[in-house]
Amino acid sequence: MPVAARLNAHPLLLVRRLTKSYREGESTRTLFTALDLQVARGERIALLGRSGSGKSTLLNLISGIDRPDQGEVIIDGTVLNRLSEHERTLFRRTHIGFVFQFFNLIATLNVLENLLLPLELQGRLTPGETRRAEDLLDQVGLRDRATAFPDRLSGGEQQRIAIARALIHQPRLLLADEPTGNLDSESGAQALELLDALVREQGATLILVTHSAEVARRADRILTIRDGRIESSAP
Ligand SMILES: Nc1ncnc2c1ncn2[C@@H]1O[C@H](COP(=O)(O)OP(=O)(O)OP(=O)(O)O)[C@@H](O)[C@H]1O
Repeated sequence: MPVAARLNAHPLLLVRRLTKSYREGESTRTLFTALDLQVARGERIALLGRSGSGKSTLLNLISGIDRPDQGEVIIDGTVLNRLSEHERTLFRRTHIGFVFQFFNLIATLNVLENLLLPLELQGRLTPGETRRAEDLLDQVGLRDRATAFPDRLSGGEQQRIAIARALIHQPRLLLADEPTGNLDSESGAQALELLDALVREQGATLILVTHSAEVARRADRILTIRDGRIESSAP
C-alpha cells in the first residue's frame, strides 16, 4: 500500500459527523452540522476562518475540553466521547499539547518550573526528564533565564517557553490557537520557526489556528471553516 494511503488508513485525528450549537439567549447558534475531518499522522494543518466561525471551538472539541452535541472525535484510535471527564483530562495531559495567543504561563512559577509542569502533572518528573527540559531550554535559547519569572520575559520569550512546555511531554497532537497573534513580526517568525522545528523533530501532528495567510503558507494543508463546513486546500 502506498505511504499516503497507509497514513489515511490510520489517521491521527478523525472527526465524524460533529454537530455543535450554543444557546444565544432565546435562539440557538449552530456552528457545525455533521462536520467530517481527517488529519494524517505528522501532518501540519493551518486552520483559517473569519472571526466567530468556530476555530477555537473546534480545537476545544478536538481536545475534549468541550463536548459535541453529536458526532465523534477519535485521536489515535481513542474515541474521546466514550471516556469519562477524568479519563479525558488524563488523555489530554498525555497526548495533547497546547499553545495559546496569550502564552498562559503560570505567573508564580519560574521558567524551568513552567516547562516541567506537564511532566509533573503526569508524575513523570525524573532526573532524566529534567535534563531533557534543560536541553530544551537551550534549544529555545533561554537556558540563562531558567529561574526568571514570566513577567520578566518579553512576549516572544514567553511564547518560546510556552511552545517548549507544550511539547515537553512529546504529545502526538499539538493545538496552537493564534500563537503569533500577540507578537511583533520578528518574534512571531522566531516562535513559528521554533514550533515548526520541534513539531518536525518529534513527528507531532499540528493544528494551528491563524488569521495570517503568510503563516498558513508554511502548513502542509489549509483548512478553512466557512458556514459551518470545512474546506481543504493546498498552501
Ligand atoms: N462556551 C460558549 N458558550 C456560548 N457561545 C460560545 C461559547 N464558545 C464559543 N461560543 C460562540 O461560538 C462562536 C464561535 O466562537 P469561536 O471562539 O470558536 O470562534 P473563532 O473562529 O475562534 O473566533 P476568533 O477568530 O475571533 O477567535 C462565537 O459566536 C462565540 O460567541
